[in-house]
Amino acid sequence: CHRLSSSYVARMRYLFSLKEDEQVCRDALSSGTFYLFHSLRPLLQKKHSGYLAPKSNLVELKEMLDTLGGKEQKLEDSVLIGCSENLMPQFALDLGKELFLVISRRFEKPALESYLQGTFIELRKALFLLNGNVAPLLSKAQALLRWHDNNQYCSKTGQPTQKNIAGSKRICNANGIIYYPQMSPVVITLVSNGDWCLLARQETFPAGMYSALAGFCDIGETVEEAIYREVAEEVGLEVESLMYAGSQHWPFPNSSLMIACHATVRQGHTEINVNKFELENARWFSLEEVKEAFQHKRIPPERKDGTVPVWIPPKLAIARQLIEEWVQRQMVKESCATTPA
Ligand SMILES: NC(=O)C1=CN([C@@H]2O[C@H](COP(=O)(O)OP(=O)(O)OC[C@H]3O[C@@H](n4cnc5c(N)ncnc54)[C@H](OP(=O)(O)O)[C@@H]3O)[C@@H](O)[C@H]2O)C=CC1
Ligand SMILES: [Mg+2]
Repeated sequence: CHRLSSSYVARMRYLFSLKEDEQVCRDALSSGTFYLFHSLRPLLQKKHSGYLAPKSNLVELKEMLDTLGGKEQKLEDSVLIGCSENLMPQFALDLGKELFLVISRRFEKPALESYLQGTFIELRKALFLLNGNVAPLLSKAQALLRWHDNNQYCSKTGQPTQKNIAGSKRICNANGIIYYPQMSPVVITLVSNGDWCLLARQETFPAGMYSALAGFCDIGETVEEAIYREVAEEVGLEVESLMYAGSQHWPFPNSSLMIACHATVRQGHTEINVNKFELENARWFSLEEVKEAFQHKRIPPERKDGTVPVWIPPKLAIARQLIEEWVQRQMVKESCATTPA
């Protein structure tokens, strides 16, 4: 076959074959690497340079199953999550599923952690401890493992579903319906009006945290329609223009696809009317206030009057990207305004 134009294309073609050809994927299990989870918590190891997510191979997993009394065919509970630059297939395996626990109490978290010399940590915490590109891979792995765990039965026939080797789908044994892992599309919008941007908070947010407006798309809705609706619903404003800014897989509480946009509203109609069923508060923030909010990392200490200073979600969240882009734009505007002609 002709040389594929790039190694990226070769990687994507190999990933495709892993998902579509059961034998190719079965063979890949013996050459691939495995990220381990326990009840959806990824395994992390603390090294002098910080935390890392260790990778196991099939031989090590088989040794572990022998030692702890698990059964080898459970390795087929693994799901394909990617393929490294050097074409190494990457899998994820949850050892905390009740199937393992029934086989051997030695698959309980503490026993496994001492055997594997690591700790199974809540994903939200783990993402703060890790850097680089392993965080999105672990988010994707957890989302896929959760999806399989929640879709053991066909929602039409009630019969058990079977995953394919790669875990890219589940099939109903009774009537052949194919289920594919789902993400819920969520629009996240930073509304700005000249020198002001609109930030909001829900009661459930940590004290002091403000973010951009977000909302799940309703079925059949376009991204644009969801943004118009969510902004009208949450703060009573009418969006006039939109600009796509990026997207992000967000695994909390389930798998969401965040679609981020900047928006402006109809001039002269900027009076916010907060929908108290959805939000605790929403208001316009000046550049100075946003820059001040950026100074705080996590929840800042309470002031004497009991209020908590405003802070913005960390870099992990695409809301931060939107707000930083707005700040950048404002600062360029300011520097142009002060630069003599
Ligand atoms: N990464 C980031 O930067 C940010 C991510 N987010 C995420 O975006 C998501 C949406 O934000 P949020 O403001 O809560 O959303 P919404 O404004 O849509 O309000 C949440 C409501 O949406 C409904 N809902 C819940 N799950 C779904 C679903 N899967 N499909 C359709 N509707 C659903 C529920 O309504 P009902 O009660 O009627 O069922 C829920 O009360 C959240 O999961 C949040 O974690 C939010 C802000 C920043
Ligand atoms: Mg919302």
